[in-house]
Formats: sequence, structure tokens, C-alpha cells
Amino acid sequence: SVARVYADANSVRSADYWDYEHHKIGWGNIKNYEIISKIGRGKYSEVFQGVNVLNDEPCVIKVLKPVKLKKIYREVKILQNLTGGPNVIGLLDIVRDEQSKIPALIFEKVNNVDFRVLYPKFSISDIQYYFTQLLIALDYSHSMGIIHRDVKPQNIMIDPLTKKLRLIDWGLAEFYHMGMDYNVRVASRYHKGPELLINLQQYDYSLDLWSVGCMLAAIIFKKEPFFRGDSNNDQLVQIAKVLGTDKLMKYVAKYGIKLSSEYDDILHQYSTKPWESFVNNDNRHMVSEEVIDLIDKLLTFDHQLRPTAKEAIEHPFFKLSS
Ligand SMILES: CNC(=O)CSc1nc2c(Br)c(Br)c(Br)c(Br)c2n1C
Repeated sequence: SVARVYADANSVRSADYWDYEHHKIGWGNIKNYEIISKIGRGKYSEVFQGVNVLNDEPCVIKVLKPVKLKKIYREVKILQNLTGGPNVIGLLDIVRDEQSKIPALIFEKVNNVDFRVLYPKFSISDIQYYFTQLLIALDYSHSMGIIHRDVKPQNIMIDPLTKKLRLIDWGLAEFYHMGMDYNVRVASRYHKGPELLINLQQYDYSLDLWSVGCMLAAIIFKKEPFFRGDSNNDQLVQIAKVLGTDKLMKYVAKYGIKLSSEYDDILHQYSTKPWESFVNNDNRHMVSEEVIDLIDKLLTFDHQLRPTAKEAIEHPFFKLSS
């Protein structure tokens, strides 16, 4: 299947934009940076507060754990293509340790507040504002021919004082090429689109919009994560329990996908659960017909039917005065 928008974003650009394997990295000087403290660790990196000793600018230093050089080149190339774009984390420098040759990416600093603390305090207008900013970052990235593939709260840095939002961690991001078979082992389980779970390899930018739908449903209904699978297979079952098995079967049939036999014993017949059934006394004040309509459109099995980032920005939910 082919992306409905930006399908030619890379074919209209020269190879040195998307051919990251031959990318020549201009390494900066690691001596310009000092580590102050550790702020986190991911599967592929350790992250530190740092400072640029030449200008005393604070920064964030992401030290990459040894992975294939090809993957490092991909993340660097994508960051260099997107840096400066709206709500994309700014890449300031790329350095490596002289001895170990371990690369480190230097980013602009964000005074991030953890989403588990921030999200429960969000008003409806906060949600409208920050989701618009996230969709702006995604529409920009998609227009530049890049799928993020790991949209989740942990990869969205928000400073509530400056209302700054930055989409981070482009380590799983990939260039979109029509007809390309992609790895389905991407994204974090709770935010994985159904296309990944049914092993539909020719996916596109719309994958990121499923993840946005998972985040929006979780925040509006105060149910984090919204789909909590205890494995990749169970993740699809959790989704089918809400959207209904009939819609899943229609989806796999449309794309000629054969569900793996692993689902035979765990995927039973589920009717579509109405979104209203998730409303309770804790979240009723957040719910409206408009937000339910947007959630319903984003959390659609068929990736080709989901709104694009630009279409989502135009949805009536964002026009609500609240
Ligand atoms: C790998 N992920 C983690 O360690 C979670 S903590 C964390 N990672 C961050 C990254 Br990367 C950047 Br860039 C920026 Br800016 C900030 Br702020 C980060 N914070 C807080």
C-alpha cells in the first residue's frame, strides 16, 4: 500500500538526502562539552545534562550504546535533515570519544516535566495546544519524507513554563520510500500500530497517527496506556477487544494479510466497544463528541483511512473553545 500524502517526498530529493548509509559525519570536538549529571537511560543510549564549555550553554548529551554504524548514520542524517523544523529537537553537535569512538549527540536542552506528572494536570485547552504542537512536528517530519516510528509520551519533551514541546529520539525513524518493506519490530508495544502487529510491512507515515491516537485516548479517558498488551500478540487482542474483531478481519482481508496462527487461540470474537463506555466520573469533564470523533478516526485499523497529521490539526476538536 502507498502513503496517501508525501509519497514522493524522497524521490523528488537527491540521494544525499535519504541515502544515509554513505553519509559523511563531520565530527565536532568532544572537549567542548562536559557532562554534569545523568538524566536517563534508554535501550540504545544513556542521556546526560551537559554544558558547552565554550559558551556555558546547557545541553543534553545522548551517548549512543554500540549499535551498527548504519543505524547511527540513519539517526544523525534524519536529525540533520529535520533540525530547525517546528517542534523537532535541535541537534547542536555530533562528537565521539577519541579512544572508544563511541558517538554522542548534543541536543538543545528542554526543562522537561515527566508526563506522568504533567498529563493528569492538563486542561482541555492544554491538550488541544500540545497535541497541535505534536501534530505540527509530525506533519513537518512526514513532509520531509520521514516516519518517526516511536511516538510515545517518553519521546515528547514538554516544558510547561515556556510551553515548549519537542519530539525527541529519532533513533527508530526511517525514510519513506513507496513500496519499501519495513521492519515491523519498531515502536514501543503499547503504541504499536495494528499494521506492525499483523506484519504488514509496507506501512507509511500513518503509523505515527495511530500512536497519537493511543496517547490522546489515554489522556482523555485517563487510562495510561490505553491499550495494554502483555506481548505483541496480546497487544493486537487488546485493540480488537475495543475496535471489534470484524473490523480487524476486514482490515487483514483488504491487504491480503494472513494472520499468524499464534492468534488462533487468543483472538476471539469481540464486538466493537463504544467509546462512551470508557467515560467515568474521573474523565467525564474531558470528554466531548469532538474528541471522541478524533480518537475514533485516529484509532482506525486501516492505516490508509486514518487522518493525516495535517487533517488531524484541522479537526473540530481543536476548534473547541474551552
Ligand atoms: C533515552 N531517554 C531517556 O533517557 C529519558 S530522559 C531524557 N531523555 C532526553 C533526551 Br534524548 C533529550 Br534530546 C532531551 Br532535550 C531531554 Br530533556 C531528555 N530527557 C529528560
